[in-house]
Amino acid sequence: MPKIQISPSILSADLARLGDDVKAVLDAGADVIHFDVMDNHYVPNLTFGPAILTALRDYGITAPIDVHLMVEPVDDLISQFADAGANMISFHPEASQHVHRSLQLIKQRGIQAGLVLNPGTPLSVLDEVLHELDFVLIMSVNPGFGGQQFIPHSLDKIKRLQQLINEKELNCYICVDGGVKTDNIAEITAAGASYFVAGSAIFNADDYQQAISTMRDNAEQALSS
Ligand SMILES: O=C(CO)[C@H](O)[C@H](O)COP(=O)(O)O
Repeated sequence: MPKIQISPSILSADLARLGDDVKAVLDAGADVIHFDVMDNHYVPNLTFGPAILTALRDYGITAPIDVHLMVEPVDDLISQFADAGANMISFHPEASQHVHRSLQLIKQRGIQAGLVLNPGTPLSVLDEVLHELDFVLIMSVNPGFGGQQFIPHSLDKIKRLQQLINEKELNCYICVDGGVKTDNIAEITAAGASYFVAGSAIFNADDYQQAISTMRDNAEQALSS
């Protein structure tokens, strides 16, 4: 049975007290911190650079950090985020001229490598590189903003990806990002995902611990049924 992982997206954190809010979600049971990097070029929003990741490490955050690059180009920032202490790095295939080379840059640093598929990006972009990936991140909203609605067609895409991974007997796990909530995580798990990025559902909750444990319980129930 795959391990369920809950990864709060700092896009929805209280940015004026980011270090404390990250500590709070980790204390509440989060497995990984999802770090959204936006460049106002690949996506129409601007967020965090490697200096912020370094600041979190210096503040005592030792938990795994999952860097989602919504930038173009990617290679230079892969090296900078590797230096800053990322544990997972993913990027969008449209944003790299040489996808295989960019993946090698991540893997050479001993970091888990993933590709991110937008709602409009077909699974066929994975054909020649799926065997190189530790994970695939399925965007279930268009990237750029937190608080959007889950796109239902994503469920079918996750199922088809899981089938592909099974057919090829790969260890690659499926992550989902966008509109993940306590009331839809079970069906997303049943489709094949085991890693859940959630921003507003966690950081906007009154009780982080309750939000995370409800998500985990609902996902684990779906796995065992
Ligand atoms: O990558 C993202 C947007 O590009 C965010 O991680 C994502 O949308 C999470 O926010 P929410 O859970 O509120 O939908």
